[in-house]
Amino acid sequence: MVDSKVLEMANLRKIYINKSNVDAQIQTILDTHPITTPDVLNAWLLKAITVIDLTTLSGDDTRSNVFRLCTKAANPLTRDLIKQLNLEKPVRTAAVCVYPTKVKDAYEAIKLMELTSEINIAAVATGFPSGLYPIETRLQEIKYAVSSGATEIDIVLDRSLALTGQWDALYDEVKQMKKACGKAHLKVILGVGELGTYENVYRASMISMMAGADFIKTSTGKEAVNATLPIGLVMCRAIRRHYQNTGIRVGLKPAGGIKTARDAVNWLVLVYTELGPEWLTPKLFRIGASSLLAELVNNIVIEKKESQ
Ligand SMILES: O=C[C@H](O)COP(=O)(O)O
Repeated sequence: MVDSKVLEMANLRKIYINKSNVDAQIQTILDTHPITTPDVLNAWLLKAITVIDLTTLSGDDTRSNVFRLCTKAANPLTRDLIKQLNLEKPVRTAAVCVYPTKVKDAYEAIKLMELTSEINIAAVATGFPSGLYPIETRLQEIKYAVSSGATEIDIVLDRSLALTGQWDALYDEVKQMKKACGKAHLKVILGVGELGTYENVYRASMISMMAGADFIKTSTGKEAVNATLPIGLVMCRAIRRHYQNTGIRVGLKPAGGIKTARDAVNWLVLVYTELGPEWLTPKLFRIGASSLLAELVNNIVIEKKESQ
């Protein structure tokens, strides 16, 4: 019997993507959902807040700033704003995202607030951000982060394997990483800014999903080029193709350089248009960002009620 993975790999080597065509489609997609009223804008902004992986990945991260991050993730809106918006249930970010050695701090902070069932803890792992470390230590990192309390692992692909066409080796590595995650969800960071071509982005997306990724993520936030909408479109098409092939829905996580309310809404519109409303939940869509949250909150519009 012919192995379907072998066939898919062979097809992937042959694909061609018309870059100018992809770039040109973005504006058309964004035009499909204009923001017409403050209520519509608020709905997009609140949705964006609930899908954030609130991130701190700095060399000077400490226990106290991880605690502050978790507090922000749990209560991003002021009491006043919650009242004015008439919200029935609390709004929280989907997860916090930290380095492996900071997972324990995040876990303690979230446990203290009794929110372990509401806020996920993601850890970047596997030699973040380059991925250029021995596979043994990369697997150990995953296990360490999971045993410290991480519920999601954001691994980085070894881009050198992609750039030299070693797709089978890349597949094998991701498979091993998936296994090391155990019950934790696996997010695969492609490092799109270092993959060279749209074709490589598509191939890396497909191979990561075939190897068991629960999410594919654009970037580490440390590359020169991070999350761009045309690359996002290529990844959405790969996710759609994988769903058609297998019936499995894989999530998308743009990350890196997403800083404005406009950026966030554009990503939501892209995913809504390309993958459908069922993808716009924290289960299937996240935005990885360190400085976006305050922008989203500040852009929520409160309309003044006319006095009777
Ligand atoms: O995974 C998340 C990214 O590292 C965050 O990037 P950012 O600091 O540009 O928002």
